[in-house]
Amino acid sequence: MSIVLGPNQYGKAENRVVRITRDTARHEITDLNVSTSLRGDFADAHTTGDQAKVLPTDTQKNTAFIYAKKHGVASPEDYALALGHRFLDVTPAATSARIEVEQYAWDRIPVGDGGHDHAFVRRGGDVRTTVVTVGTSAGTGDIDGDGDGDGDGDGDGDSNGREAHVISGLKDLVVLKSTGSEFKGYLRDEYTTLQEADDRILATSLVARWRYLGTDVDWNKTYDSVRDTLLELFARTYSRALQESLHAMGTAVLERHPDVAEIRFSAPNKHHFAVDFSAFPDVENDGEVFIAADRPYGLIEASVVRDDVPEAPEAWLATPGFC
Ligand SMILES: O=c1[nH]c(=O)c2[nH]c(=O)[nH]c2[nH]1
Repeated sequence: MSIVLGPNQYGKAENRVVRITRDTARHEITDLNVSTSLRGDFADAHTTGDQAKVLPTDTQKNTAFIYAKKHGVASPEDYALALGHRFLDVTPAATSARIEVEQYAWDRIPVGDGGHDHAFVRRGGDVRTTVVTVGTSAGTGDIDGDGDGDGDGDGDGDSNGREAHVISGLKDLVVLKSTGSEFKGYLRDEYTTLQEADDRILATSLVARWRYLGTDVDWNKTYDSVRDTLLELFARTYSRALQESLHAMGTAVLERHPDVAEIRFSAPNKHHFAVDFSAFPDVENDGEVFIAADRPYGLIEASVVRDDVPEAPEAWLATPGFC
């Protein structure tokens, strides 16, 4: 028996990168939370203390900020891919780089024509996310099954022979339907007390992540389209369970987006219980007054996948929160 170093990675977490584009008097703001990690042959750093192969996390932080300036942030995906390639270029021991980006949206303060030029108000609500993993095909697999290990699906191989996985998504998308949802016909045992619901509130704070088949994607357009699809199907689907809503949402995303291989959901069922007014004979509750429960909550997690596309477990490494 011997004791050995197991899987490891290292990097700088949660660099808060704010990029202002100020080429004209009408500024743009891009507000990011960027986490970088390198994986590869870094055993010496742990076992002998030799740091010769280690690109410091401080350098990774500097690179995140320098790339915001030099490369720019056309989309979080494009920026993360550029960072991933950069880290592999300068770190020979690294076999893969994982770049996670969250993007917070800002709106122009609505004064004047089309909003203020350089004053913004942070938009509440959902956060756009991406997790990019760039590596050698040995480290990250052949994601599109075309045998060239570059992940763009054209089978011609990237000049640097690297594979790139892009998982985009959103979190904190809080949605609610005040009708059009039931939950009935479930398994019962001697501990079941839940009453069947013909007409209930359905609400969740959705986390969704979808994996692209390649990198030749219009990231911003596809993000908007997937988000719109999720909202549309949540609204339009008559729900017999949150599970059924998620399945309908995921199916529509894959039907409308051939470049999406799979989508995963984590959805807390934010229970809204009708308040019991039976102590007040003159007060009726006809599905009008609810208590929004905090905890516990049902946690429904599901994925919808194409069955003819190879799985990519390496794309999901270190991205917890899904079954
Ligand atoms: O949409 C639901 N799915 C469940 O699995 C479940 N279980 C439960 O108690 N309520 C609900 N609601």
